[in-house]
Amino acid sequence: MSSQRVSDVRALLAGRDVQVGDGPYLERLDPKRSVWEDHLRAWLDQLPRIDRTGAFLEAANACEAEAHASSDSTLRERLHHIAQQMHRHGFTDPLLALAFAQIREASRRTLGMRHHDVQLLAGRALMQGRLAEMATGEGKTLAATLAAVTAAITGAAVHVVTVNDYLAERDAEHNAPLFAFLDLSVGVVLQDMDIAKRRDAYACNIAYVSNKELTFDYLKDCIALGEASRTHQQLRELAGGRHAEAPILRGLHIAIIDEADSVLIDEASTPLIISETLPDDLEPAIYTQAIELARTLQRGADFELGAHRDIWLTAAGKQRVRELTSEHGGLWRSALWRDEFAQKALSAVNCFQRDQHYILAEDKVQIVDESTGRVMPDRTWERGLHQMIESKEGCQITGQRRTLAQITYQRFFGRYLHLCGMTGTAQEVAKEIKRSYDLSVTRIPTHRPSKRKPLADHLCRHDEQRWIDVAHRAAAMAAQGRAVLIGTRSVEASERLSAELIRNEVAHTVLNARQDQTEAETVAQAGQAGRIMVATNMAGRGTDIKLADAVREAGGLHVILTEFHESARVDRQLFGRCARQGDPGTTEAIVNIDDELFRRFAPVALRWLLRALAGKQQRNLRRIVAWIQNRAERHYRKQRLDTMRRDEQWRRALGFVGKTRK
Ligand SMILES: Nc1ncnc2c1ncn2[C@@H]1O[C@H](COP(=O)(O)OP(=O)(O)OP(=O)(O)O)[C@@H](O)[C@H]1O
Repeated sequence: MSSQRVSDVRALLAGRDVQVGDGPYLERLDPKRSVWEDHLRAWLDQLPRIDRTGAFLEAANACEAEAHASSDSTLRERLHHIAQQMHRHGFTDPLLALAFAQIREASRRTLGMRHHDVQLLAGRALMQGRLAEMATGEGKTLAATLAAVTAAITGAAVHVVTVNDYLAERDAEHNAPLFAFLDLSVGVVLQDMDIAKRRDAYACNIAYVSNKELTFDYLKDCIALGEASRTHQQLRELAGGRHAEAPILRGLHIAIIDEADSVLIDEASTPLIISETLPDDLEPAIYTQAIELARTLQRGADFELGAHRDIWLTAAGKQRVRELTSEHGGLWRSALWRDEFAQKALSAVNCFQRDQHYILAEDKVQIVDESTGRVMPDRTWERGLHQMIESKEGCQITGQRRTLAQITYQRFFGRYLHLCGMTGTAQEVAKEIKRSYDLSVTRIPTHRPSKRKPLADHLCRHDEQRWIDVAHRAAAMAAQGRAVLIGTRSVEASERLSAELIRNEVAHTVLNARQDQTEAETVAQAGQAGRIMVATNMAGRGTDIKLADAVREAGGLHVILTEFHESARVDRQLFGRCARQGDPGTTEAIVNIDDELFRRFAPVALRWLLRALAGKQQRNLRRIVAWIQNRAERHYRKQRLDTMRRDEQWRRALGFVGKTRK
């Protein structure tokens, strides 16, 4: 944590107001800052620090016996006293060790779980404002309680941020007895809650919330505060008017981000936008005409489709569009509009597929977030694309949307006084996280050595073959008394595989954006002997499959990956569902040579090599894939940097025309 942030947190703990700005974020964006400087900082960051972890653990363990012998009320009183010391001295090692010993004991009494030493190290890293890299299944949920309680007893508003509502609710419920024991209130913010309930949840000492809900609530506050400026409110109050409603959040003090690489990196490539629907002044017929037109255009002759979903009309294509729309009149007469409509319609038809990028629910187009596999009900695509897709699917056309407020995660999380996080997969993005959020990564050792065993992978020549092989393999594993988890990349793929399993009369359950109501129940059953669960990325992160003893003895959970992702981290998260907390488990990939990753990011020569390797068991496939994923990760990193730069340009431009940007 920078010295500025340390003093900010101290000031906060002492009850003083602190100025919250954009932190070092803008400085880090400075284009003049050289790449070498970044490398140097990252290198310096990795230099072995004076290792005080041993002494820290010794101190915490030394206090354990005393904590164990103390009454419930003594534990509480001691924590209260430690909080007062922290107000004066900050989160120093001796105070943290003492606090953690009490929390560990409280957890043992209430949850029946004693924090492992490595979890104490993770808690310490969090309180130092760092990102703790703990392998999957090592118990981040419990480790986070150390930091959450320590921060909360000092009076700070603690936000434990997770990637979705299911995890927010699950973790809050799981840890609630511990917080209640320590007289700390806990709230959870969920998508369908109204403003009053949200405000109540944030008013608690500790609030569990997904990154999206949290950021949108912050934007809502920004809009409300912008509309009723402080002086305006004061004038109203003096005139005896109604008090303006209190903000939803009670401050951006401390955020503990679980699955931090997903939140801070993967989801950071698009800004979060709050918008309002405008009455669409375009005739719905225009969208229908554009979609009809797009369906008649030929790829190669009329338009080109790039590797990264970019689409453009050729000269011949523009001419053809002109001819085909000559009788439509209206906006079709303008070359600019005509090409814009055609291009949007081509994207809608060729780049966005139902059950992959979106689903139809209640006759509405609902976007599916590929990295989490979940529906994003209130999200829409921008600049007419959403309406084009609605028209393509024969849904009612909704109005276009106008942006009211927007923010990137880089800017939002940069506003916290104390930011920290946890993840199982940070290595590849450690430099980027340091650069964008000033967070350094601390690697935490595992509690017990991992027993995860990768089996040989299989590269199929055809899509059809992949599903046949996966179904056979899953059935064979289930017959051995193992539990099987199969990860697919889209709703469509999960249903395609489910059909194959049904054809083979293999019992299984499906978890995807269309069948998400029974998520907790499905996951709870998934660790039983002979169970097969087919899931999208919904089961990729955070999901904890509890194994039956018989399954553990038969070899644990077997994970089958059916398509590699662009990000190796997402694959590792899926594999990380097995072999947790010292359990056994195996992983394997059964993929197709025409998968998106290979098509988009493998050079031609490598695709030839893959073709030659297809059809046989592969021991080295994951190495080749790692190289391709590295290329993909570079591409997306560049995209994220562009987003940050554009966001900054937009902010400056609005400042220039006299508007304030939230
Ligand atoms: N100290 C502990 N003692 C006993 N069990 C524990 C302890 N810590 C965690 N566990 C158990 O380990 C399992 C994994 O925990 P958890 O889901 O929090 O791991 P995780 O690190 O968050 O995993 P992922 O990276 O997949 O999100 C859970 O069943 C949890 O109850």
